[in-house]
Amino acid sequence: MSAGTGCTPLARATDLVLRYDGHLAVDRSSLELPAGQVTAIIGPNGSGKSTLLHALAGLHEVAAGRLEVLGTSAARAQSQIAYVMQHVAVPEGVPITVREVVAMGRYPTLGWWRRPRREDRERVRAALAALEIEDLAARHLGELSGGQRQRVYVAQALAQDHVAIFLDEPLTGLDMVSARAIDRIIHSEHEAGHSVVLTTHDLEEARAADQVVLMAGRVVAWGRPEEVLTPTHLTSAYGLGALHGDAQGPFLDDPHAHDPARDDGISPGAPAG
Ligand SMILES: Nc1ncnc2c1ncn2[C@@H]1O[C@H](COP(=O)(O)OP(=O)(O)OP(=O)(O)O)[C@@H](O)[C@H]1O
Repeated sequence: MSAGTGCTPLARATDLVLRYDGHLAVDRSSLELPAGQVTAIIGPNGSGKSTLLHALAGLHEVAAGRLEVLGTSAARAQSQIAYVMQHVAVPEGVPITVREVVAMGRYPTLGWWRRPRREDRERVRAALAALEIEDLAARHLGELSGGQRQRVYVAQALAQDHVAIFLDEPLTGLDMVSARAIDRIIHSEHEAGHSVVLTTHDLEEARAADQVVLMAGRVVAWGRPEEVLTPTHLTSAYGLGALHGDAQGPFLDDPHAHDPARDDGISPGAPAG
């Protein structure tokens, strides 16, 4: 069986609450995400997508409720997760090359002297090749465009030992070529049996995922796309504007959308209450 699959879910949350100091970011939410699948977290701006992803990556403290990742606490699971953040904190002013940034993905497995072994160099080479950025390897990170940098950060994540990869809005603002390169990685990670969790504003991207989590300050619904992306749930998350296509996309004008008359509003994965 490939890594990341099996009975242990990728994540299980029970009445999870996430805060920033006094500010409530995600209200009581429960969900279960199977391992080895692609999960898309979708919702309006400020709905808690990045905060939830951060918490799943063990980088945001749980204010209340329970959160288990890969059968343990999110903090303990952290070393098995490669995380590509929306705003990466790699210092862009210092003259660090693309190869060095990607090689940082190997740091957790290197010894005290951080001397790369042949296997480490091979992993860096393979990650550069997978994102088709070998020609950028000697360039300084600070000289690259936003889309090129995004590919570098995904390559860094790939170079890391991991069973799950988390991507915060990986395709936002990318041209077709960069978007396709990252899309290919999502598929190859899935094929390798790794869990992929990404945040997105794109309904089509969410529909293409195995699992969807719909957010609006809490988890509105979770489960398979056809159970979650219903007119009832989308209206609940985005407001009535979604009906007329003036939210973040003409969701309900989609001929493939469910017939509201057949939608009881209760997804198998919809949280109770
Ligand atoms: N560093 C922070 N300090 C305080 N509040 C924050 C911080 N980051 C996010 N928030 C708040 O937490 C809530 C959830 O934000 P979050 O960034 O998770 O939403 P999001 O769905 O990812 O948004 P977007 O689609 O705009 O990226 C929002 O109300 C936001 O204002």
